Amino acid sequence: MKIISHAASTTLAHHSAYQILESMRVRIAERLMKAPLGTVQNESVGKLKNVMIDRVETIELPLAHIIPEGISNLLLPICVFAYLLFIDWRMAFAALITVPIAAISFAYLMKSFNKQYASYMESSNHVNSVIVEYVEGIEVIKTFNQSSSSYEKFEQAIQAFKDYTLGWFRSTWKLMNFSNAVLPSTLLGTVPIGMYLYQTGILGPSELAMCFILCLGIVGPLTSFTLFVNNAKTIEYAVMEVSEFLQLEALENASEQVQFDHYGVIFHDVSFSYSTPPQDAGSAQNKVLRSINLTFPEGSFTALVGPSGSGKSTIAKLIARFWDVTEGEISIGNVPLKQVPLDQLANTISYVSQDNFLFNCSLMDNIRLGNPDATDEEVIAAAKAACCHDFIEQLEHGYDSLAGEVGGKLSGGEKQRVAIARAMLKNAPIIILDEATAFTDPENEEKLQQSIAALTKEKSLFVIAHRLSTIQHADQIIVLNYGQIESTGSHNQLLQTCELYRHMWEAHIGAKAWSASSNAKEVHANG
Ligand SMILES: Nc1ncnc2c1ncn2[C@@H]1O[C@H](COP(=O)(O)OP(=O)(O)OP(=O)(O)O)[C@@H](O)[C@H]1O
Repeated sequence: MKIISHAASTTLAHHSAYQILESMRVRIAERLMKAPLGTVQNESVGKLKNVMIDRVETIELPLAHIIPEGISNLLLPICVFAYLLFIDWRMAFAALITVPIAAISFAYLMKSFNKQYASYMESSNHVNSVIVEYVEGIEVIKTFNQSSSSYEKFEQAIQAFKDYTLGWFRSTWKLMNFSNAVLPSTLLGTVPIGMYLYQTGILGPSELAMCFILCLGIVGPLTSFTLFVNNAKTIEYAVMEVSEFLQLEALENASEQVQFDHYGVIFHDVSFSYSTPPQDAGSAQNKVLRSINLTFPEGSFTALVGPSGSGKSTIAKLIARFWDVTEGEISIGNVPLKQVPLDQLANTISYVSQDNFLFNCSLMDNIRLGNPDATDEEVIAAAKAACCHDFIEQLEHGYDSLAGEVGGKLSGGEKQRVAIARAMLKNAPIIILDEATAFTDPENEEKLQQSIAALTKEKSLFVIAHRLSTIQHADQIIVLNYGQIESTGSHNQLLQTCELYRHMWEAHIGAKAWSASSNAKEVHANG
């Protein structure tokens, strides 16, 4: 009977625990999807992994065991106490004589427990982040021959964690052992009182023996309750860290699909700051963009240029609504972005960034993400247009190659072209290319430019490029400087009117000439 009940309660408890874990992870993932993308990207991978996997996992053990074992550990002493009361109330209270002594020492231990546990969690989180950083940055560590100093940082974090844990243990073990030794020693109370009651004839020998046996079972289970204090803290911390993500502010999401008058984009007096506390966001020095007024007409090719850090990518991300603007308004086809449901916005815009993430599925499926309904032929046509068909064909498994396996073997340019193929397949009316062709070699660049021209025919194209030769035929070039518009015009107009653009162009032409002459020298030397 005991085995059956234990099996049933444990199965039930494990089932509920894993359901709670699953729902916590699903809710975090949902919240991450609803939060502004920029906010999510600002979180470190180490922290996200720590909370979603490790921290949530830590609560499985207490959840799965606290219910069946905790209940039996509580019920058993209550029943034993009641039975002892039934035999003789004095024996019942004598069995609890060690409880106040142990309670005092536990109370003393608990005085600093919260603070110690908080430091323990901080130290544990630090170790986690250092490990993830070490693994993520292994390429840089090796390149700059920093293995020993990075390993030192890694080792120091682990050592500090070990020292902290041992220090905490050392400071508590005497009192902890004392309490654990005293609490179950119920015979301290029951032997003298039991002997007295026996001698005075109040208890018979069988009752006395029964009391001695029962009192051994009253405090033992209670001691395991001390473990639950620790477990309860684990749950509290996991819930606290999970809530931080569950409370991420979600982007306002309109429910009604909207009708765009056209696919032109308008920035009306837009200012933006990355500062999260709203009181900091308004201050001028925190603003990355200041009073931007722009019009990207439908079906035209607009390029954004400017020095590094001038805010080009920020403008692109605001159109894709990675964040909401701090002041002003952005609209597409006369509809303010906030009124466009997020799924409709995602279908309206193709955003190809500098970081081209490939999922660990086949290259065919990676490209098909642009349009899940596309046939294999359509995927291959997009790959051809994006100049990635040839290198994919050369891979051992061609389009079936898993991106996770070949990802490390693909060059930056190849990954970028896969991302462009995805965007081609998506066929959205607004296309944003953020340095999307930056890694392309000269041989492929021309082909890719032609493909992009085909992709973007009659679409609103918005390109951020450092290589000005790729955007000199844009309908409109916007020069950005320190978060403000310096000038707007065609390539030729800007060469006449904008000093910053002229300098950038001269620097670009100079760099191109230098690159061409060094290539020529190389050819000459090889020849
Ligand atoms: N996620 C972020 N959180 C906080 N500040 C950011 C973030 N992204 C960019 N910034 C800051 O905003 C400013 C503009 O950055 P942005 O990436 O828009 O410039 P950019 O012109 O695209 O630069 P680059 O040409 O080097 O890519 C920079 O000062 C940058 O440090």
